Amino acid sequence: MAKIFQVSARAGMTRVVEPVARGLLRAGVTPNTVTVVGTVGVLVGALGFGARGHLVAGALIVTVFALTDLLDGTMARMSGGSTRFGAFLDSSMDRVADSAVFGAVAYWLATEGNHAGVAAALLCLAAGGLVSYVKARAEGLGMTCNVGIAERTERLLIVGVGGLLTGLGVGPALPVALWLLAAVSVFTVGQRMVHVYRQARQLQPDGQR
Ligand SMILES: CCCCCCCC/C=C\CCCCCCCC(=O)OC[C@H](COP(=O)(O)O[C@@H]1[C@H](O)[C@H](OP(=O)(O)O)[C@@H](O)[C@H](O)[C@H]1O)OC(=O)CCCCCCC/C=C\CCCCCCCC
Ligand SMILES: Nc1ccn([C@@H]2O[C@H](COP(=O)(O)O)[C@@H](O)[C@H]2O)c(=O)n1
Ligand SMILES: [Mg+2]
Ligand SMILES: [Mg+2]
Repeated sequence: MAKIFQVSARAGMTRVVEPVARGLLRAGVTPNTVTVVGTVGVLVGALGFGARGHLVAGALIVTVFALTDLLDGTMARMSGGSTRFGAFLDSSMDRVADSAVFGAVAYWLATEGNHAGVAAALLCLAAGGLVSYVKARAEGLGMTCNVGIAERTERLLIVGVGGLLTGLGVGPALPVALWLLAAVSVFTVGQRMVHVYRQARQLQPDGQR
């Protein structure tokens, strides 16, 4: 389900992303520059605006710069191929950006005295990091791990909608979104562990389980 959403959302964005990617390449901008600038933009939106309670501005700025994550890979492919360092940089910067988003939300909820909300945000931070780590470790061991109901896009969308609604006056939306996200993130960690366990069993010779 999550995959179907991602694939169709991505296909819908292609018409916008490809001309922008072509223009940036023509202007001499590299994919790695887009990766870094996109991350800096998310940091500004999350830490500069979200953490200070400007939730609508924060969510909108984070959304714009998070979407540049679709641009860098497209540019890399258009300019004759992705690079190993580019793939490493892209994934690493995703973790920086995600940490800033959930750190900012936790900080703001702390200033509001919403301790339960802080706990939910920290759970999202830890579980979201684990979701990505499990995949990276599996891939490092030669397996695949492209499964799970709450991959990065879904996680950002859930916190984004929650942040936007709370910023627009629906007070409990963000804490509710965070508890929901914490639950689906923990579930996703489980899905990925099971997926890797099954692959590892198939790859391992009998008697070495
Ligand atoms: C303002 C909020 C209201 C909501 C409005 C939503 C508007 C958004 C408009 C449209 C949504 C379009 C969705 C785009 C769909 C993109 C689909 C896609 O293919 O995504 C994947 C892509 C690239 O991923 P990568 O392969 O480069 O990254 C991998 C990923 O990081 C893996 O992580 P894992 O899933 O395992 O955890 C890694 O494992 C892997 O290594 C790595 O390669 O894209 C993205 O990730 C782009 C996501 C863009 C989604 C933007 C939505 C942002 C919405 C709200 C954010 C607001 C945050 C709010 C902050 C609040 C502050 C107070
Ligand atoms: N600076 C970059 C960024 C990405 N890549 C390659 O693109 C893949 C990710 O594509 P997205 O469209 O999802 O961003 C990534 O795995 C790399 O192969 C790159 O080469 N340089
Ligand atoms: Mg990218
Ligand atoms: Mg990225």
